[in-house]
Amino acid sequence: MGESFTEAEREALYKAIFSRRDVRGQFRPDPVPDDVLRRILLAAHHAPSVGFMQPWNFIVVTDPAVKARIHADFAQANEEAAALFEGERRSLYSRLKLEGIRDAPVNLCVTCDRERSGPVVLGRTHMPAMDLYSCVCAVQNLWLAARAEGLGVGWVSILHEEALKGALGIPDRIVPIAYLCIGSVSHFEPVPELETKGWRRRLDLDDLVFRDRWEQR
Ligand SMILES: Cc1cc2c(cc1C)N(C[C@H](O)[C@H](O)[C@H](O)COP(=O)(O)O)c1[nH]c(=O)[nH]c(=O)c1N2
Repeated sequence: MGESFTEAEREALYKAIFSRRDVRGQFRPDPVPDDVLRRILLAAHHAPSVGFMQPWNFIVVTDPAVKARIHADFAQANEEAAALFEGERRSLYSRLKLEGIRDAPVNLCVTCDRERSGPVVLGRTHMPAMDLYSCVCAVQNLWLAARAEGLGVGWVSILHEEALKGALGIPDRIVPIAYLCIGSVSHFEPVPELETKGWRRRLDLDDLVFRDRWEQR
């Protein structure tokens, strides 16, 4: 592989980053080809990980019965979540579509095995959450690779962790990191849906960057 990117390659990378969306409502039913699924999983598997721990597993879910069970838990968790908002905010929340569990042909649970490489992990001793963050890096790699493959991905975290573990037979010591809905889509929205629907806007980058010290600009 060449060491530097051509201009076109660089542009392609930024295109994937800026046009990636969280997809909940635009899934098409056609199956994800095995070779494409394999490529995006391979992209996830090439994520950085603390101490090269590679603490992830990937549970590919296509069984409608399993999806239905997880969707039922979503419905319950989503009601609980809606109740935490008041008035206009609650009715806006209730109108948002926040999952594509049954619509997406593939669901994927990314998990973290915190004991994968023994009790002492290079780089994790003083910051123990680093293995969890490594799995999130894998999710992001997959999300960008999926975008380049023309596949939409939606992250669903409105779930009870124990219910998810029960539905997928995940052992106690394994932590579910992400539950993702994956499939081809009718289109990608140009901006996040939470922005279009008036929930929240993108912050100004300049307000978030400090120099040398917290809040110093
Ligand atoms: C860890 C985590 C967890 C969730 C999300 C994201 C992440 C990173 N997002 C998607 C989130 O709403 C979305 O990323 C932002 O609104 C920004 O939109 P784009 O991803 O740029 O389209 C998300 N979306 C949703 O509809 N239901 C959900 O449960 C979640 N959960």
